[in-house]
Amino acid sequence: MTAVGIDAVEIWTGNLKLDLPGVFAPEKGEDPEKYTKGLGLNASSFPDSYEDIVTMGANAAHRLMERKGLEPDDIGRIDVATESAFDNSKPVSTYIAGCLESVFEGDFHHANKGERKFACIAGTQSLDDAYNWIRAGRNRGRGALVIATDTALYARDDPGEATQGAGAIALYITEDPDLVTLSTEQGYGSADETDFLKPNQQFPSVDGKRSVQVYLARMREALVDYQSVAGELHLDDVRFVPFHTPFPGMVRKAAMLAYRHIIRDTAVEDELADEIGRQPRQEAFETDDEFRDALREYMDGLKETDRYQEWYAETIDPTLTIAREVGNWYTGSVHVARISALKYAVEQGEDLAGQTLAVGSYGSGAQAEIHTEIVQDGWAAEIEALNVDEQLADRYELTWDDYEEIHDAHNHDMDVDIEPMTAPDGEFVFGGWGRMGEREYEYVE
Ligand SMILES: CC(=O)CC(=O)SCCNC(=O)CCNC(=O)[C@H](O)C(C)(C)COP(=O)(O)OP(=O)(O)OC[C@H]1O[C@@H](n2cnc3c(N)ncnc32)[C@H](O)[C@@H]1OP(=O)(O)O
Repeated sequence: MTAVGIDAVEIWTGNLKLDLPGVFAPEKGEDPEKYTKGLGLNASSFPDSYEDIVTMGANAAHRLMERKGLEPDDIGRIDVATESAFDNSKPVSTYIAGCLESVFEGDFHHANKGERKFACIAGTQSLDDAYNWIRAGRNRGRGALVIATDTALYARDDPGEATQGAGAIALYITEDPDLVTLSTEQGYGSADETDFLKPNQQFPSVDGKRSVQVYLARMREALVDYQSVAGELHLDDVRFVPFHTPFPGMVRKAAMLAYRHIIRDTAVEDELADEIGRQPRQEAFETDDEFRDALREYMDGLKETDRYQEWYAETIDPTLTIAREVGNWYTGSVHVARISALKYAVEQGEDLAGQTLAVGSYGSGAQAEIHTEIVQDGWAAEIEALNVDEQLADRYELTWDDYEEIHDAHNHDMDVDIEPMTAPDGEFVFGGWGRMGEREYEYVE
């Protein structure tokens, strides 16, 4: 069976940066450590006034196509995943294809284009669609472009304002890929939940605390479901676990849950028993509350063990380095986590070829998905070609006044026009409105 997976990846951050402990926390009267230690965030990336989901997605795709020497004729499918769409009919992928056609020879008239929506998990679902299209033999030798692009903005003074972000990921999906192949096995945890939604509104309605619990519950179901088709996951068999990362503190909770689940009834649980006891089993307790208290106590102990801390430092922490600097990119977030982990491995001089990643995606509303990926021989060259450090360093640092201004400028209910804070350089920009209310774009050299 032909292996299918991600051949190349590119990343594009919004051009602005909000320092959370330094600028945001003091204005909110909060302890900066809520951000650095609690949520695990140093900064959020923001779009400048000429940036939106189309420009960021097109810029990521443009970089990817140029770097891989791709032409429109090589690409048979363009899917965009976003939860920040501005049109209920015309998909963002058509706008992005239009941008790309203005800088490449040829066109995308032959390409099937679409838009995927299921909160943050839509990026992974688009990856699935591309995988299935190729495995079904419908691709005529062409690859699929998957773009996850979002402006994760919340209403001013909403608790979610702490976890904003903006950026895009472009993925090129092919047979015999250079980066990773995807497992056919997948696990799902999916339920009708009301934790985070945008019923015809720009900024989300969020029950933040509940959304954290729903994330954990669905991720646990997805893990159980994955193991039911792929067999037990063993700690030693998985090198990195990139999770959907709305903020790194969320992943701290998800990782602990996954670790506890995976070590149950294994030699690891036995070896830790002298130090922290065995995991509580529901049947040993008369009430749910007693069981939950015992579980909490076990987790508190587990978190302090050297064994858990070493696993976390090696397997999870490397997936969080970019998220700490950019915040939540919704559909792109789990793909940012994958890049972070692979980038860490390049920096450590580690040879990852043949190693396994277990990828945990999540979307509010709610659904989690887990699959595994095998790192391919060409991975290091692909990751070394990224310029993410340069992009992060080049962002303009917002003052508090700038932040208020740019948030208003992106608020669809406000009519605020501001001067850009950065000068576009070799990128697509929003150029204004067309006669039917469509957005127009141009490429700035
Ligand atoms: C949105 C998606 O992308 C989909 C999802 O994943 S849903 C799951 C995630 N949900 C979201 O991202 C929703 C949007 N965000 C929010 O609603 C909120 O920002 C939030 C719920 C994440 C945080 O809410 P908050 O009330 O502002 O923060 P709060 O809970 O007080 O503090 C956050 C953490 O910092 C810790 N903290 C607070 N002050 C601290 C300090 N001075 N020092 C150290 N830690 C501190 C808190 O203890 C807490 O950690 P724990 O959860 O481990 O206890």
